[in-house]
Amino acid sequence: MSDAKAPLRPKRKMQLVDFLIQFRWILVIFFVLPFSFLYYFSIYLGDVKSERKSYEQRQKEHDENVKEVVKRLGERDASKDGLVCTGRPPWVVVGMRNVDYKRARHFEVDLSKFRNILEIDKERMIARVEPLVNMGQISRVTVPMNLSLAVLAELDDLTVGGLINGFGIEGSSHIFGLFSDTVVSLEVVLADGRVVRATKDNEYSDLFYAIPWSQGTLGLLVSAEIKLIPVKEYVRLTYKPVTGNLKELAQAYADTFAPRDGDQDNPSKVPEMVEGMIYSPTEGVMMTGRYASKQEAKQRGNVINNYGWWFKPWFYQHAQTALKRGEFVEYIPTRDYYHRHTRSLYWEGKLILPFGDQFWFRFLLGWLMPPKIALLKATQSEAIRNYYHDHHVIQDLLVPLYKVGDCLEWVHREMEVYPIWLCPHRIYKLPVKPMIYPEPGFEAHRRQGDTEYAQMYTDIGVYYVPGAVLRGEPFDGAEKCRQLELWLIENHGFQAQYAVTELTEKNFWRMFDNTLYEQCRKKYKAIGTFMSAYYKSKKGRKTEKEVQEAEQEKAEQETPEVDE
Ligand SMILES: NC(=O)C1=CN([C@@H]2O[C@H](COP(=O)(O)OP(=O)(O)OC[C@H]3O[C@@H](n4cnc5c(N)ncnc54)[C@H](OP(=O)(O)O)[C@@H]3O)[C@@H](O)[C@H]2O)C=CC1
Ligand SMILES: C=C(/C=C/[C@@H](C)[C@H]1CC[C@H]2C3=CC=C4C[C@@H](O)CC[C@]4(C)[C@H]3CC[C@]12C)C(C)C
Repeated sequence: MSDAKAPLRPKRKMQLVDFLIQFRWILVIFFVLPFSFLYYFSIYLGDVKSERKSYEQRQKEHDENVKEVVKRLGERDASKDGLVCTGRPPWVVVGMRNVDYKRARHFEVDLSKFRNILEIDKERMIARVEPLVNMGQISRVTVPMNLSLAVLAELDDLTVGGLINGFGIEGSSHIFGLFSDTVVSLEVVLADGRVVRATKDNEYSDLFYAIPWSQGTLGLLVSAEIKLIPVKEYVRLTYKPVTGNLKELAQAYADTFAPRDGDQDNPSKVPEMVEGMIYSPTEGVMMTGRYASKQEAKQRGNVINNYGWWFKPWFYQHAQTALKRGEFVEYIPTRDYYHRHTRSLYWEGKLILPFGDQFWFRFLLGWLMPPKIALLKATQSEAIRNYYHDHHVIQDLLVPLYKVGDCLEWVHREMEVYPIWLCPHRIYKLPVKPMIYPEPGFEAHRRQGDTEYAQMYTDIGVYYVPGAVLRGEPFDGAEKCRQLELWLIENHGFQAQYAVTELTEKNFWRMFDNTLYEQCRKKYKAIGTFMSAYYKSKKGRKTEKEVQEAEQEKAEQETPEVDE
């Protein structure tokens, strides 16, 4: 249809919030960035202080702190205090939810002292860490030892506790699964004050499988043992441009890491890291990586990109150059590779600081980047917060690999958001059915990427301003989010819970399976002590009355059956 014949699209009236977004950079440059720097620096000093203590000392402090958690839980008077959650303030957490349950009546348990790496066991290849250890902190310690968490989520601020009780993913998840799949044991304080260690094959194995995605509603995690893998100093990264329609881009993406002959466990056919970026409905760049030694990286003719330098171009833009240059290869220091999206907050940094990607800014102030998410949230005002719900999209959609093309088409039609992030991950077939699980009978189809024991999924990361909003047209973020969630339910997909949800309780439990979760809620006496996972996800301010009603309703519906 020619432009002349195209129906006139209604325009949205400019509102005050549009100006707040447009000029947010002023607050960010003069306030958020300097304070972020100080904030990061103080955290760094804390990490250094922690690292100077011996493992024995850290363990001793850990044991004392666990006792305090137990004591604090014991102080709760169920008849008058609210339900329990961690003491992390709503603005500090990385996610996009309003976390309104922490603005209503609740009973806080302070876990802020749990920020130590308790042990790096090179023999067992395990890191034992406390829940507030973050990704930046752990990679700083392990990478110089040529070790890494098997799945190292890339934003520095993400915490072990949040990634286990929520979800975590990285470019190695097509091999190792989600962050929680790499966990070996969990030390949990239960509602009745018992401290238990749950593993996949001990008496608490049900709890072990129920905790991922439960959002801290089964118990308080006080430490975790997580699998380590050997790594090398560099990552040899190949950037491959692809063109075609969205289905063709999805197929090209699958072909980068899922051999068509089904040989998914063959390391010579499957790269160690994978990610895809879709820049438009017809263009994408697929990146595959392998660990490489310093010796290999420094060989003549190889290009080394020390990506950690503050003045380097933002990663998603650097990758995009492959569309013009053609396929290229470079060696990136391993830690720089892990945190490649941190400085630009994927591409969300572009909206917050429109000139943050410019050469002059990167050189002058790039070292102050990124603005700390906590400070962005603390200064964003209700209007900006609502803008991100109504006129913006920040969602991660976990969909079966063979449905990526369909999902991309849906997102294009309904949201038109670019770039889009693609990251494959396994969902394992387990002895029990946790909150997320593969499609029943997936093994029979032998689809690309699947094995007998796991179905290949993909995290489709949709972050940025939708096309309609960029053109000044109306966009109903809440309605689109609702439609997207229904699409996911119909297609056996899952939505990352750090994002805003419009799901009703019934639909929430259509998306996630609650059988094991509810069994554990009863068995471990979480009902009446911890909130429900849906209640934590539910959007909207929770008034005192609502909280009381929800508690009452739960207490009546789910009188704990003691299941010893
Ligand atoms: N690459 C990736 O994988 C990325 C992941 N994310 C998302 O960000 C979230 C992590 O953000 P982060 O700020 O670290 O975590 P949060 O503090 O937001 O925690 C997430 C949930 O886990 C619960 N939780 C956290 N620690 C504990 C604990 N020790 N015991 C019991 N429950 C706990 C919280 O409970 P409570 O509500 O009581 O505080 C909360 O419901 C993840 O859920 C993840 O999905 C975001 C970006 C990238
Ligand atoms: C889940 C993944 C990556 C997600 C990121 C793109 C988003 C995670 C948290 C997001 C943000 C949190 C809070 C913000 C404050 C607002 O005032 C501005 C936006 C933002 C900075 C927002 C930006 C996107 C996130 C960083 C993956 C990779 C699985």
